[in-house]
Amino acid sequence: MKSLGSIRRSFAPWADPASKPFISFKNVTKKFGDFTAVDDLSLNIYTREFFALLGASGCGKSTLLRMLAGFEQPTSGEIILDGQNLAGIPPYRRPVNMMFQSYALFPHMTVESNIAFGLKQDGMPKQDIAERVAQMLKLVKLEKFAKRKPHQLSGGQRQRVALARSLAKRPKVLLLDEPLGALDKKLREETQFELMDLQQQLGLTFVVVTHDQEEAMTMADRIAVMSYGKVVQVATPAEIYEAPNSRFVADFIGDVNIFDGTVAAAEDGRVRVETAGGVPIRMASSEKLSTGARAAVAIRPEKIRVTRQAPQHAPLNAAEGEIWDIGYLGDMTVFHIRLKDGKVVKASSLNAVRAVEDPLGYDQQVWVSFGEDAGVVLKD
Ligand SMILES: Nc1ncnc2c1ncn2[C@@H]1O[C@H](COP(=O)(O)OP(=O)(O)OP(=O)(O)O)[C@@H](O)[C@H]1O
Repeated sequence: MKSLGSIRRSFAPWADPASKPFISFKNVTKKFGDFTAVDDLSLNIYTREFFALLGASGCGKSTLLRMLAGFEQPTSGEIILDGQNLAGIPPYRRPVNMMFQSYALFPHMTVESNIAFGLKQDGMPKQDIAERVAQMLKLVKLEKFAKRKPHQLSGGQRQRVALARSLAKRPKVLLLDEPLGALDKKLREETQFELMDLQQQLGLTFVVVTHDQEEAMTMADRIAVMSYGKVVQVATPAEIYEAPNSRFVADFIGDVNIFDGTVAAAEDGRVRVETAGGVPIRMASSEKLSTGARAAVAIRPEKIRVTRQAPQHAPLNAAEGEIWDIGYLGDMTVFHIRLKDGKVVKASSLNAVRAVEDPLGYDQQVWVSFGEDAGVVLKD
């Protein structure tokens, strides 16, 4: 998915004990009355990182961003940016800029005046403003639109003006609150890649708030998954997807099958789980689990095979069922398979070949199966 993947692959300052974080939240709590919006949260973000805060509505992600911008003060804890404690520093004196979902462009001003606005307020000399505005217009590819008013632009173009305006002051950190929320799906996807390119070119640190997991997965170097004011997991998109640290994260990101059960044996990096539905599962796992403990096995639909014949390893990591539902999505097909105990398992397969000679059909008896490294074992 990531076009810049090959360049970015070696970018992992968080994995290097020698690198110093650029932004640190240290035990930050924010209360509104007796309501705790952010709860004793600690988090490090590194220079040039594209960092995403992801979570359901109300989990506290915007509050966290607003505290970094200086629009809210933490009730307790510290926020450090580039070695400086931000306590008491007003928003306009912080080296951060925030871009809002609504873009907040001035409707009566042209594109170039919108971009120039903050620079004028800062008292930048006229000639320098003109140069900077031209540079910004070029960056967001809107040179031809300089004299237009916001209402004469498309949603995507307005979004780029807002971006140019937030970047004009050369903030060290750009904070983006649902930056692509107003765009339709296609434009949103294109703009995601534009944003990533811009961030790379300018070498900035981006912190983006989103509730759209695909957006976070596509753009971010790392994602913090939040729930009720706490960070549940911070990791790269691939780690979050392939190795969620909890049932919450597994469930929140993408589609997943969860098999609940009890640990029957755990040794040599493998765990055997007797599931409630009677499917015996053996899974590679580095988790420390004791026999008899409750556990859940999470397996993504694309890791589940659907076959007419029982696999050789059956009944281990395999179960018989019936095709209950078929969703044809063009690029892939999703099967819902009802196992004998009534549990419905989701399996997906890529439609890499155009015509299927003998496709699986409704009500057909099939086997679902998976390998020992297809999923993760989660402590309950
Ligand atoms: N000024 C305020 N006064 C009281 N409660 C607030 C205030 N600002 C936020 N909250 C509450 O704090 C919680 C977190 O809000 P926040 O805006 O950070 O959530 P969010 O994760 O960004 O959600 P969304 O995706 O809906 O914007 C919410 O329950 C919200 O109602």
